[in-house]
Amino acid sequence: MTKINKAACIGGGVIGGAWAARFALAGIDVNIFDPHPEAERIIGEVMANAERAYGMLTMAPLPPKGKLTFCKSIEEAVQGADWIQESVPERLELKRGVITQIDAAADPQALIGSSTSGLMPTDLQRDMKHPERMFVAHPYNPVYLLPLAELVGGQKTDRAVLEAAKAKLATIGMKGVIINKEIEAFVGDRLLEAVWREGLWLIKDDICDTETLDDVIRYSFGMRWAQMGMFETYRIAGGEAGMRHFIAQFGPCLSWPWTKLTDVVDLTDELVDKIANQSDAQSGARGIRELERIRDQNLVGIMHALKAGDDGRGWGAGKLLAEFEDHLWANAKKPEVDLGKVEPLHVLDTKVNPAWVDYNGHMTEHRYLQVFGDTSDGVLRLIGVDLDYVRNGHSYYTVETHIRHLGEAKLGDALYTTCQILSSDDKRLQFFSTIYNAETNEPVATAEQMMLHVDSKAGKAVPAPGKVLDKLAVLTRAHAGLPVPDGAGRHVGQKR
Ligand SMILES: NC(=O)C1=CN([C@@H]2O[C@H](COP(=O)(O)OP(=O)(O)OC[C@H]3O[C@@H](n4cnc5c(N)ncnc54)[C@H](O)[C@@H]3O)[C@@H](O)[C@H]2O)C=CC1
Ligand SMILES: C[N+](C)(C)CC(=O)CC(=O)[O-]
Repeated sequence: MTKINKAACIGGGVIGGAWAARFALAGIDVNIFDPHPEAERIIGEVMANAERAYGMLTMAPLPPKGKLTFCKSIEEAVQGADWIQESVPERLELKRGVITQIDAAADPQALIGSSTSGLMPTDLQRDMKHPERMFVAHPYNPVYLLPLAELVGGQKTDRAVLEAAKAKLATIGMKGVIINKEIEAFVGDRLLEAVWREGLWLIKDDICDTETLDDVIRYSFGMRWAQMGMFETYRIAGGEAGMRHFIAQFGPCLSWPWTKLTDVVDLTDELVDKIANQSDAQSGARGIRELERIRDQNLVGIMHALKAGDDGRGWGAGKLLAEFEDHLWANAKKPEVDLGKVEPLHVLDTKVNPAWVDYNGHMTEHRYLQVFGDTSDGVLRLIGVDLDYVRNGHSYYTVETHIRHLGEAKLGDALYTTCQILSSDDKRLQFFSTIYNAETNEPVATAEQMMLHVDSKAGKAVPAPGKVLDKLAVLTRAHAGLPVPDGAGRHVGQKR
């Protein structure tokens, strides 16, 4: 079976805690073992930030959150788990001992991933009884948002296990990339090590300070890397002649050289003080959790931008997010809705998350349209217009929207939406949606919208097929028995 049924996290620090959050938010129960006296508090704080981030990341229906259970031993934690993730400190002897202990206590079929940043899986699996199910699953911080895990097998790892791990990771929104051969630090950390090493030299040699160095990255190639990586970016940098021209022009620089990479910086107390002091001056005014929240919000923004990339088809991590959302919709409990019932449809339950709030301290304008858009998507799914339908070349497009703002939605407010069909024919669908405050049941906003059924390839309105129209007719007939909602048919500036 592809999905992960129960997970265990051995080590719950920066990485183990964020793995636990990733599993739990995908609906998987997680057992945690970490001897740190404050492990529960620390993981609770990571979990809170992760939930905040997911609130911004997606409107797709996340499954009910998995349960976190804090265990007293490795043996207790691995019971019943089919994915065990080791994330203890980066020391070979410690990790090998922990992995051997996991192996002895776990179900022999359970997969065992190590978060190691650079140790060889062959070294880690040396003393295991069932080494074939052990591999490196190297994630990136924050694990609950950054979707990559490098999957690296050791000499005794079964290749099929890596494929199985990749398939299971997809169900929690992650991209497992199988690395061909084991090598210390795999791919990502070899690249990061090179940049970090050079950065240390630049600081030591007083070429720049930490803030300048970070600015050089984040205002330039850092943004490029998020969307195209290195080689695709450099292909473009070669102009029309492409990669061959790029190499011809910049290849010789490799031997000039533009780097001190082959030398190891001596991390003297003086250099550590210098870096730490510059880092304090750069970022010390904010606490770690606050920095994490800023980072998370920015990452979510980048993923949203990438989801809209390639003319809406999605690009890189954004395309993966869209695929994960498809998976969430496909696995969500289908609402049992009686289309013939004479009452507005209850469509969506959501809440105002931090990214939706503007400088006035309440939900900002375009988020209303997002909530109304998600509401109309929900209605369309009920009449059979789902993602498969759209992929097959037809859809409904919104051609007119009138939103009225009736109340304020503040940070954290629980909201729900309803929708009433006003009229429909074979091409048109006119409806009236309302956002309510879930606590007071007061309306916060309404939207009257018109949609047209389209052939999306031809880009023109066409009649919807009978199977959609039949369901729509039931709904429209039922809603014809309802009073016309207050505000329907209004235009801007009209007197009440
Ligand atoms: N911090 C990072 O940016 C990344 C770290 N990693 C890797 O993840 C692993 C963990 O690193 P971090 O989370 O950063 O370290 P950390 O120091 O934040 O967390 C390690 C946790 O392991 C616990 N621990 C120690 N001995 C243990 C034992 N015997 N059994 C269970 N728990 C034990 C500690 O109490 C601590 O909470 C390392 O292998 C590291 O290379 C991977 C990707 C990124
Ligand atoms: C610094 N590090 C080696 C622990 C970094 C990683 O392993 C990956 C990351 O998240 O940058």
